[in-house]
Amino acid sequence: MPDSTRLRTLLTVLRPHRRTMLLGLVLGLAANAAGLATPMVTKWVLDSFSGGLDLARPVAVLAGLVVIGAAIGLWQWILMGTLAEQIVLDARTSIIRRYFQARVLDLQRRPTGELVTRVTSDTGLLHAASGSLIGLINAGVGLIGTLILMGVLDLTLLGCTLGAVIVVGALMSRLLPRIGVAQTAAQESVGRLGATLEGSLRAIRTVKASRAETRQGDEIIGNARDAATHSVRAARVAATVWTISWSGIQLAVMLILAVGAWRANLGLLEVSTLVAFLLYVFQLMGPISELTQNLTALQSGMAAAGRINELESIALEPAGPLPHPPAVPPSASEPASTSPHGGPPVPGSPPGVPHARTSPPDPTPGPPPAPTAPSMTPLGRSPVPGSRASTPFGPHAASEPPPVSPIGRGGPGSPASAAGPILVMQGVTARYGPDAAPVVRGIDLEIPRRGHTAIVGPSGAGKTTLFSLLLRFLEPETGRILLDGRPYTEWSNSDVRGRLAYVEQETPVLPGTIADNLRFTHPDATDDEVRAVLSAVRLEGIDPALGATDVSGGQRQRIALARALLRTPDVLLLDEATAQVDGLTEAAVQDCIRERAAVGAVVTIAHRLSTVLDADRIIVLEDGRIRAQGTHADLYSSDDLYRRLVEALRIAADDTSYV
Ligand SMILES: Nc1ncnc2c1ncn2[C@@H]1O[C@H](COP(=O)(O)OP(=O)(O)OP(=O)(O)O)[C@@H](O)[C@H]1O
Repeated sequence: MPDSTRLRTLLTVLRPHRRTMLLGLVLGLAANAAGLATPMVTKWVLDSFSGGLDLARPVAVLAGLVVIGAAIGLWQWILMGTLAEQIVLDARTSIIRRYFQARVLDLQRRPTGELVTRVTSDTGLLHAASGSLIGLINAGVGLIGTLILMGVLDLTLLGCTLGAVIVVGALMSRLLPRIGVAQTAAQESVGRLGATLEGSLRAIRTVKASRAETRQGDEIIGNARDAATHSVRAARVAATVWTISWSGIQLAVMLILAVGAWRANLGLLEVSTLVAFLLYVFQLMGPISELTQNLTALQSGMAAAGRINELESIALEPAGPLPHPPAVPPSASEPASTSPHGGPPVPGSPPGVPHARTSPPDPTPGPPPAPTAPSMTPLGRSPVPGSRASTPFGPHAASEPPPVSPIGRGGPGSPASAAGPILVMQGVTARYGPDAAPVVRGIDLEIPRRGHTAIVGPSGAGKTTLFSLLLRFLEPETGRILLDGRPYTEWSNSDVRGRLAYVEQETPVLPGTIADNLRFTHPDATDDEVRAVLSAVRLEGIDPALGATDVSGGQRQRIALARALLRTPDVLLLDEATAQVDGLTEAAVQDCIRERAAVGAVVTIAHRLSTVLDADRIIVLEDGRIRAQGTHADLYSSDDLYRRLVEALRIAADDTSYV
């Protein structure tokens, strides 16, 4: 990335704070002016002293200048320090928001550790850079002011000084850009270090079981060494720049002292003028070192801003909740009166408790908004994430009544069962990248409102991809997906996901307690609801205050299921764990699926024979296409691949005789 682009990115970061920066600049210039006046006033004091004049006024002015200069300097320091922290916080906030608004697959393409480093480490470099522009202006003004006042005092001595400044400046301008290059390389190594360390720590059990601690440690230490090498290079360049500038100043001081003493001896210069001039020479070190420091900080800040700005390439999900989806003319398969939105209370619910979503249909349907990613200024304040409360179907919609039961709503025979499928895929083809081959092709699929649909297929057949499409982690390239008879494009992500519950295959638990995990989707869930779902997954004895990571793999799977079951989703998407589970867990999961399937839709990616046998209908996926679908009995007699898959599951089940 060219320096000009990096600088522009950095300026974009600083722009919201221009007022504070302007105040900082004014204060800096005022402190500078006080500093510039000091040698002149010192000369006044010396001249008054040697001339036998009244000393009171010049001494009072000198003291006043020192005190005022110090006070202004202190104010500016605190102001700029606070600003720097604010800028770092803004950048962190913006990146964190961006991560959580990003498309899942885009985010997952990058190593997690590197993403973390950008928030923790790169943003830190903005700290010093934030004040660097002001510092540069101040230092520049200080330098020019000092040189002018030096010229007022003695032009010959100024000539000597300028000669030294030009030599030092020329050397610095060649060396400074190297600091930025070395800094960028160092930060990139830190990013790689974070990525490998995070990945290895996550797989620490595998690392240890493979006796790969030393090998893995060495690889990560290699990244740490790289970071150190680049940082040392940056430090060397910085040290060289510093040494050259300081040595240059020292040489200049000696030269000026010698020339000044010679001219004073010839009677061409007053001693008080030489003293004032030397004071300016010493003061010159201030602006010059400030220039060096600020240019270094600016280079680092530009490097960091450039790296942070790369995050712009992470695509965002479509903007938050869309306006109310337009009413869809009732289709043959879905009578409008039985739409779950705005439909009548579901018989089977306790009396007086309406259907869980009773938002009246919007009489003024809006056009389907285009799902465009919100544009975001680089590092600027991130777009406000879509407010769930504003969606009529959001989980916390004002009209949402208390949950009927933590597990199970409605009941067999509800009119919803007479309605059309809840989810439909029509000719869906999808791929993971523009150049990648399609991983699912021409999928036509209907998920009924009730019952258990199991998806089976060989590894890589596209089962998880189907879930990614349903959850809108991936958009179809062609074809469409409908929820309640309306295309996904007319719903916001939040609306779609609010209707689905998803249990990942690896059943990750989130930081916090079991109760925190259970309330993750619905933070307002009551203790009774939490207890009810725990009992549904046969974990009634467990303490919800326990850390969610302090439980067994099987318990973790049941916690993940319980989280999905709290407040009964319309569709439960369960990517069954492939890891071995204990009999109790399997039975608990099985019972929950059965219970849910009686009142709602359950879709499983089935990895267990018992799950497949339990399903009302089975979809056989092969190489991205639906190969066959039907009941177990049908498929077992008619489909070769299905038979082989079932046999493989049977062998696996027989192997675990305790199941
Ligand atoms: N994030 C991704 N980026 C690129 N390709 C992917 C991604 N996820 C999956 N694929 C590819 O898509 C194809 C289908 O993968 P998918 O995970 O849907 O299969 P699956 O049937 O769920 O397999 P398994 O049973 O092994 O989990 C595979 O060829 C896989 O390599």
